[in-house]
Amino acid sequence: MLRWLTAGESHGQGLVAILEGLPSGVEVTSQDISEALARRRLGFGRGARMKFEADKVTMIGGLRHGVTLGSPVAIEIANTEWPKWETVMSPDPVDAQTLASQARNAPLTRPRPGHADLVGMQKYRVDEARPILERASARETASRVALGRIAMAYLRQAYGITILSHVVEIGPIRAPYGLMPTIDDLPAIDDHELRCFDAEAGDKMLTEVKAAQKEGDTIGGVVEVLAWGLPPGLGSHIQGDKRLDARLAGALMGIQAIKGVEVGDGFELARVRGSRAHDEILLEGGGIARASHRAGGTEGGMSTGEVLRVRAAMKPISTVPRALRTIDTSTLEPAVAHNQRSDVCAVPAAGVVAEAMVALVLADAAVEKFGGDSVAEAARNYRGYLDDVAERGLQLHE
Ligand SMILES: Cc1cc2nc3c(=O)[nH]c(=O)nc-3n(C[C@H](O)[C@H](O)[C@H](O)COP(=O)(O)O)c2cc1C
Ligand SMILES: C=C(O[C@@H]1CC(C(=O)O)=C[C@@H](OP(=O)(O)O)[C@H]1O)C(=O)O
Repeated sequence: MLRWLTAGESHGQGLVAILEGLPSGVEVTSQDISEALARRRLGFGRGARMKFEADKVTMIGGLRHGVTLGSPVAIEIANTEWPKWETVMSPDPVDAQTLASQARNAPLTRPRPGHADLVGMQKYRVDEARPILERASARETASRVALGRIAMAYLRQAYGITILSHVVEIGPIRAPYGLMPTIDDLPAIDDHELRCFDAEAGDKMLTEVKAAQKEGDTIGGVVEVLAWGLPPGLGSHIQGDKRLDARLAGALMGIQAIKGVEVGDGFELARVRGSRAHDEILLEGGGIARASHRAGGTEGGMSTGEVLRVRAAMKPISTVPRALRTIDTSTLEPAVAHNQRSDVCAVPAAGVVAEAMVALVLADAAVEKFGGDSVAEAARNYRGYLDDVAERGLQLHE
C-alpha cells in the first residue's frame, strides 16, 4: 500500500510531505521535483504571490544519490515568504502587543462565501478565519505535486506509464471534445498560458480570463488528465473502495475547489442509450481492441489498458475581487467578504495538481497489483502478468 500525507500552512514556515510504500530503485532528484513545482506556478490568472514566492525543496529522507531506498520519502518545501509571516504564524505564543502591532494579524472576521472560512470557524471554535484558511489554502497542493512527481517516476520506470493534463474548458469556452494530445505534446501544452492544446480555443479562453480579471471577477474551468501505458487490471470490482474510478474521483475531488469529476464520457453517458454508451470489443493488431473510448479506460473499477481519461471541474476562485456579501462575525452585521489578493484563474495549476493525484492513485494501484521491494522486482512481476495474459490469448492490441 502506498500512503501519503502532507502538513503545513499556507504562510507557515513550509510544507512537509511524506510518501511511504514505494519500492527502492526509483530514480528521481530534487531538481525533478523543483521542475514539477515550477509547472504548478505557471498559467495566466494566478495572483501576485506566484511571482515572489519560490518553492525551496529539501529532500529529507528516502533517497540516496538520486535513487529511492524503499524507506518513506520525506520532502520539505520551504515558504520563502516566512520571514514576513513569522509573527502572524508563529507556532509559539506571541505577546498581544506584538500581535496588535502587525496589520497582517488583523482578525479576519468577514468570511468569504465559497472558502472554508465560515464553516471552519463554526467547527473549530475560532473567532476569525486565519486558523482555517491557512490549511484550506491550495498552497498545500505544492506538496502533492512533489509527491506526484515521485509517483510518476515510479510509474514510468517500472511500467512505462506516462501522464499529462490539459485544460479543456474555461468558463463557457470549450476546446473541441475528444481532443487527444499525446505525451509528446506536453511541452507545447505547458507553453500555452492556459495549458490548452487547441490554439483557437486557447485564445478565446485567454480573452475570457482577461475579461473576468477586468471585471473584478474570477473564473473556473475543466481539466482533463490522460494516462497511457496502463495494463488491464489496476483496481478491482470486488469492493467499492477498491475501484480505480472511485479512487481517482476521490483523489481529484480532494483538490481544493474541484466540484465535479468525470471518468471517460461521464455524465454524457447518462444521456445516450446503451448501444451508444459502451466500447465494443474487437480483434485487431494481434490482440483485443475497442471500437471507441467512451469508458475512459476503466470497466468494473479496473483499468482496461486503454488510455485513462478523467476530467475535473474547478469552480471559480472564491476570493472575488469585487467582494461578495457576507457577515462580520464580530458584529453580526452585514459586510463584504475579506479580500486582499487572489488568483483570478488557477485552472492550469489545478491540472498539474490533478496529474499528481492521478499519478499517486495509479502508483498505489500498481504497488497493490505488482508489489516488489525494488523497481526491478515490480517490473519483473509486471512482465510475468502480461506474459500470462498473452498466453491465454487475451493480450491487448499493439
Ligand atoms: C491551484 C489552486 C489555487 C487556488 N488559489 C486560490 C486563491 O488564490 N484564492 C482563493 O480564494 N481560492 C483559491 N483556490 C481555491 C481554494 O483553496 C478553495 O476554494 C478553498 O480551499 C475551499 O475549498 P472548496 O472550494 O473545495 O470548498 C485555489 C485552488 C487551487 C487548486
Ligand atoms: C500560495 C499558493 O496559492 C494560494 C492559494 C490560495 C487559496 O486560498 O487556496 C490563496 C492564495 O494565497 P494568498 O492568499 O496568500 O495570496 C494563493 O496564492 C500556491 O498555490 O502556492
